[in-house]
Amino acid sequence: MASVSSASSSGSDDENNDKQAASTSASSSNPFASMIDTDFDMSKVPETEDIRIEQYFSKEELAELTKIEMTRYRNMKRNYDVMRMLGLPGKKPYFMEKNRRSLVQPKEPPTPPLTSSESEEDEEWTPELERKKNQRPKKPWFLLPPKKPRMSKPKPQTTGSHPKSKAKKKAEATVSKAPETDESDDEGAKTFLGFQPEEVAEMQADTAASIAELEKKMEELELEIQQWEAAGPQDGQEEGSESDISTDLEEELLTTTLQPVKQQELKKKEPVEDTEEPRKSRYPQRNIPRKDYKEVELPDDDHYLYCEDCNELYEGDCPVHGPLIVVKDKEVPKGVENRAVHTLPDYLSVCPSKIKGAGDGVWLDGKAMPKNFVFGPYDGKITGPEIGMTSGYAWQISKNDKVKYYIDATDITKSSWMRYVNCARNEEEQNLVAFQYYRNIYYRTYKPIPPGTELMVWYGNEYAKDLGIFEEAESKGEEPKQKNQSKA
Ligand SMILES: C[S@@+](CC[C@H](N)C(=O)[O-])C[C@H]1O[C@@H](n2cnc3c(N)ncnc32)[C@H](O)[C@@H]1O
Repeated sequence: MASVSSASSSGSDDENNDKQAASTSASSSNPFASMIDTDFDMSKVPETEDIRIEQYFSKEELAELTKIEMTRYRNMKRNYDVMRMLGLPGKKPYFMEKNRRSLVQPKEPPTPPLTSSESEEDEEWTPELERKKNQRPKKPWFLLPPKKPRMSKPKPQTTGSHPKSKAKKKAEATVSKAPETDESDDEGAKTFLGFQPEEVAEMQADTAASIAELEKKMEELELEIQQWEAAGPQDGQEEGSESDISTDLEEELLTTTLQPVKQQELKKKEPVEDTEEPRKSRYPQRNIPRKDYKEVELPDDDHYLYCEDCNELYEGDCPVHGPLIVVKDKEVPKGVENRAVHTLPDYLSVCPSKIKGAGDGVWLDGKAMPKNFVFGPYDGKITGPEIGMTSGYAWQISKNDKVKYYIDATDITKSSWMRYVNCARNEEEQNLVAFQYYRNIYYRTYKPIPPGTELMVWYGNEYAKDLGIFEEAESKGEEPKQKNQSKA
């Protein structure tokens, strides 16, 4: 699938030539062979059951750990050790941190249940009530509910923002939720349509390195965010205020959106007529507090990977179902004409979508693709809400439940192929799930995808409503169903 760069290779020219030769011959049978570090000796890595983790836990914590949890922690430590043996920067699992908080809830006398007259709705706030609330058991840190990222889309509105109701959030969560483990799905995962189990095993051997690369990307992104934040209020807005003007930058980016894509294979885009009145800000900027990058980074909720087979989030790879396989983009310098299309991994192409009027889309040709393959990160420019909420190509990046900024892929010289992935009209059509990991957006195959299929992700309910996909279903309180089928 991915033609992968050898950015991580090191050593003499001869060694590199040998590696290249080995990887070239291997790649005839396995397109991911070039991702594999042939020098890494897995026999040096102790088996999971031989990994000692007891030293990281207190007696009380050890007493509470189940066998499965112990195995999970051993696997996390093993993954981390592998990263270090590879000389790659890896994030230390939280349980290994010296000053982490205890995983055991302090044993308090049981709080008497609230009587109906004490219910939260009726009772006025008192320090005593607050204390009682705080005593209620919290979720363990390793079992956070998955969050769904959301793509931003202009919405006609006059005032204020659109806080989402709980019902809407719930509906959104169900749209791209993986089906419960059923036999057919499991079968798909085992046979890995189009790939031999050995091929997949080889791909997985490289995952530690791939995840480390993602983390490197994350560091680069953090740097970009710092620069962006240091530049002060963006998009012609005062922080926390509503802006009345759109900046030159916004104009420039919006104009870029309207230009035809310059690539022979692509269907020429119809220039879109901008009928809107002077682009006044319809979106008040959130009052985003400046972040001091020296302050201690608290455990964040996008440092987890979701395993849909376990329906759990893990800090690192799922110890039971194994790592996600990262399909890397082709490396293309930013600024190159039509970069977005040039970054396409092998076996993917940008062609007119099967959805009438949707423009281009991304298609999988040649080979089927198993589930749990990861694409990304979604490449683009970091922007504020003014651009992020109008471009139609921006994903929101949240931190601690607040939108921090947007990654906007309007500019085809600075973004990647992922900008061309269209929004699924129903769950059957959806084959990718978007997720936020270390402040980046990735797409994961959530079921095996046969060749000749258009890749489709769920953009989020608000955007889907704008596309006319979600309204009918939402009004019935259901997941979106196929509304109007159109074939290419
Ligand atoms: C991130 S872009 C996707 C790539 C886009 N098709 C292109 O050619 O550049 C999002 C835009 O694609 C179109 N789009 C995506 N999914 C769609 C859908 N299910 N139905 C109609 N239009 C869709 C909408 O115009 C949307 O604003």
